[in-house]
Amino acid sequence: MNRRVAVVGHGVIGARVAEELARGGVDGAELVGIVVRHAPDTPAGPLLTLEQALDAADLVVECAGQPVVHEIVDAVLSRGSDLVVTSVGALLDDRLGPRLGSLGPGRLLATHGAVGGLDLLASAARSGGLDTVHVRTTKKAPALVRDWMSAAEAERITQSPEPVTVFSGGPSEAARLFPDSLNVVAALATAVGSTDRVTVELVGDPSATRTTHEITASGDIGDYSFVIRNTPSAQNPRTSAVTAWSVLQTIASLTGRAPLIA
Ligand SMILES: NC(=O)C1=CN([C@@H]2O[C@H](COP(=O)(O)OP(=O)(O)OC[C@H]3O[C@@H](n4cnc5c(N)ncnc54)[C@H](OP(=O)(O)O)[C@@H]3O)[C@@H](O)[C@H]2O)C=CC1
Ligand SMILES: O=C([O-])CC(=O)C(=O)O
Repeated sequence: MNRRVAVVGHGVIGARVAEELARGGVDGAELVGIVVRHAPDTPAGPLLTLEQALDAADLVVECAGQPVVHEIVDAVLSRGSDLVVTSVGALLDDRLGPRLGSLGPGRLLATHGAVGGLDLLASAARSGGLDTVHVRTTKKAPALVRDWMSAAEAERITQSPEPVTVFSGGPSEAARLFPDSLNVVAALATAVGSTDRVTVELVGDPSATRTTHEITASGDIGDYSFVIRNTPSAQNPRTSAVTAWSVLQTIASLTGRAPLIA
């Protein structure tokens, strides 16, 4: 099946996804246009309103942030189009999480994004055999400062010569407090089907040159450990450069020419 794809957002991830689709980089997927707030200088495809995108596309790809997921999810899925979300943290929000089972007829899919191993962890969780799942994310310290932090907290994060723990808690709070930095946690919690068993630690490291996601999980079925060291995007140090390619892989998995491993 050929997919007609509209991309929402034209930042670091959206622009790369749209450019690759426009050059035919994903077999069986064609870019019909992009939905933006502000017109970019060199858009990868025709600019569309969401309504126009829904007329033209059967697959919408969100690359614009958690608020946008809430804005578009009902319109896309009720039209029967599929929605791939990059801002996976939105799935843990009370506005969306409890409704996931009743949305449609379009399908909602979350990309694995900046991490991997979720297929195996989902399999282990399916067996009922995972007791604990932990993710420790380390990013360059200044990228973790947020507007809601006190000046003292911002200073603690940016001035420390050593790595500092910026957050420790559960996935829902992580996705709410760091909506553009901990979507991977929501993807992990969604894969294992639990927010209760997942714990999160976010670390700011002044000397980090890579973004590190250390995922460990354990139970009767086995012990698992994945260490992912991503190169941050040069344009947006909060985002790992591989994420756009993960979104493209997720799109590829929805085409008639899906990769043998997706
Ligand atoms: N799952 C994962 O592993 C990861 C997920 N993410 C998620 O992906 C999102 C995008 O990341 P990234 O590309 O690096 O971020 P950027 O800030 O580079 O780009 C975000 C883009 O979204 C646009 N946008 C915001 N609101 C709207 C709207 N209402 N309609 C259309 N466009 C809009 C912005 O436009 P404008 O220029 O007008 O502000 C901007 O161009 C992040 O916010 C995060 O939620 C990021 C990294 C990893
Ligand atoms: O890009 C990353 O490494 C992770 C990230 O920002 C997110 O999960 O939102």
